[in-house]
Amino acid sequence: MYKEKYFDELRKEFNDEDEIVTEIVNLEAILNLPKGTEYFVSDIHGEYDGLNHILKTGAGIISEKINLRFPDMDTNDKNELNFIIAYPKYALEKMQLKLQDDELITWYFTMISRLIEVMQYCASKYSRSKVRKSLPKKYAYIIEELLYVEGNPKNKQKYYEQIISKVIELNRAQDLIQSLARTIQKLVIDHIHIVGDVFDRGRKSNEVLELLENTHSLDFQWGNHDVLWLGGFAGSQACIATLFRIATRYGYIFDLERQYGINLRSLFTFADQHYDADPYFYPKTGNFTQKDLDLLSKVHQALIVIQFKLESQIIKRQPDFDMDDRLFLDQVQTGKVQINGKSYPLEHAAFQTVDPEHPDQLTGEEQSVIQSLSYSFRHSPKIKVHMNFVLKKGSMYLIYNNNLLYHGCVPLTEDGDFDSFKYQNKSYEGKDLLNFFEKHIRAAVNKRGSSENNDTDLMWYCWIGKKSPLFGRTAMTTFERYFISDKETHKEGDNPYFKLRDRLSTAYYILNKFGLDEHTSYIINGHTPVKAGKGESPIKGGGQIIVIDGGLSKAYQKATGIAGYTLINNSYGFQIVTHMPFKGIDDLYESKAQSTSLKRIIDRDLPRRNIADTTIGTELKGQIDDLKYLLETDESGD
Ligand SMILES: O=P(O)(O)OC[C@H]1O[C@](O)(COP(=O)(O)O)[C@@H](O)[C@@H]1O
Ligand SMILES: [Mn+2]
Repeated sequence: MYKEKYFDELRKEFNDEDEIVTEIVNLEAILNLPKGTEYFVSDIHGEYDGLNHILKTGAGIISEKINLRFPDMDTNDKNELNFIIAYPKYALEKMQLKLQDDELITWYFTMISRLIEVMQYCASKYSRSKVRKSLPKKYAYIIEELLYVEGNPKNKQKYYEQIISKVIELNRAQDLIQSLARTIQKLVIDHIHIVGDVFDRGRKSNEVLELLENTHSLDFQWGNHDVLWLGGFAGSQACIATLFRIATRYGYIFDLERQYGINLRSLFTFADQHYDADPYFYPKTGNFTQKDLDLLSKVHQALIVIQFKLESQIIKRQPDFDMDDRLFLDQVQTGKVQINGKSYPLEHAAFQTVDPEHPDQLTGEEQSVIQSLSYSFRHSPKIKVHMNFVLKKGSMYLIYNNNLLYHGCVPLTEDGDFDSFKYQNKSYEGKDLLNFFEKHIRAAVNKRGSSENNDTDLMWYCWIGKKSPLFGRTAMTTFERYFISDKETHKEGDNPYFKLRDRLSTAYYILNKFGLDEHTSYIINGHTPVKAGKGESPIKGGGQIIVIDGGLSKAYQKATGIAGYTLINNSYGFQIVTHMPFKGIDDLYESKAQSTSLKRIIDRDLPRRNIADTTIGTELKGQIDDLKYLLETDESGD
């Protein structure tokens, strides 16, 4: 019944049989084109500038295309072309200052011709209709004429030159150069996978979200930090306290106020009244006046205490979380805490709002502070748009083109079996565990309200719990890192997954259990910075697991030694991209660096993959079958 209705609707899209036949021919032709380029990036952590640069340069793909198209071109010219494609406006302004009018005209001519050639090269694997859709409307006709000039080469050259000269004469050269550059940027990456952790630590996650929202084709595997924000949006006060604490620690709480219209007044007034400024709690980054530094130190302490109180409440009402060993507030009055039978003195402790009788209860003022923050956050129109986007595009894991993508891990036991998480007398493991959390995350956001419930508690667990696939560590030692100087206590144990993922058998086991062919599929994993400086490789699991912590987070670049790895998958296979820290456009222009990215090819010798072998290909084949069915059952009788 439903199917018949669908076919009736489909039939209405075509005027006659010929149109259906044409569409089938088109779709079959598309199946035989090389598959589009997928790009994988994770752990962006609010670093808009770094991400924007990567996408503008097509993660190094553009410079590779230039090398292939112009093998004999001078290196400086190649660099110039690469730079113009990434930053056309900036490059044009520089050139206008540098060149005389007549030189400028020659330069425009050369650049437009070169850009068209690069574009031809990039567009060659797409259907004309797909290329047309990517062109800016106002220049679509001209660009198509230039891209597909036909006829005898001599006339062709003349026609071609004439179009470009006319564009220059009409003062449209700059505009056309910018349009060409942007179209090339769009063409080189067909689909983006965000393998988690867009939020926290960096100050521009709102700009990152806006950039992603304007990307033509994208999916998102949630990371622990993304679920922290989704949890806050769904009504978890513990998540709210934590994300604002992190914002204070990294010095961008004022940015959140400005970007999202968050009302910080009650938090600031409360913190100023109850805490003393302690330089230990100054933000790790940012330029502030002394007055602001002192204020932020107080705010930081207030949020830490509110966070721990709210977390203790969850731990007590959710015994299945098995986190009693994280209940420190019961002990703070003694000035010491016990960890694994050892006593540690507390330093920089400021627990004056903790009632010894009821250590996890918020004071009245703390309650209104967190309610006000939570209300502001949940009702910010921009937050709503961003969170709905993250929910809609995202999931706990994704199977795409026969690869398995997830941010953290699939929790394992020491023996390499799936470890289970028990909740309300039921056990979940492996794929079921990831599905279990996804169900509760969607439920929490969909029914979002002002109060906490099991779903929001489970979201908080996803952020911090030892069996959380997004976190995958034995404990988040935030308390120890703030208040205990002995670094031994700061260590966070990894789930056995992280050791076992060095083995091929682990990759095979997980891929198999997710219904994938272990020989041809890969696991793409984010979350843990790869310490390239110390020789760690992003390729694990006997070559079947690729760890691509984008490492964009500046705070972590010291540990990794680079700005991280991202990944490309084109019709020839996977290529790993190594990124150097992005120091801004001026630096790039001055240094004339070839590109900040290098590549290492993983499997060049595989046969070229066509769209027919992809997830989209499977959808297209389904469409072709439906159209064939229409032809077979055509009611018109002709
Ligand atoms: O260095 P910071 O920003 O204080 O955060 C450290 C905390 O962040 C975490 O690394 C989680 O964040 P990631 O998912 O980015 O690793 C915790 O394991 C750790 O306790
Ligand atoms: Mn993470």
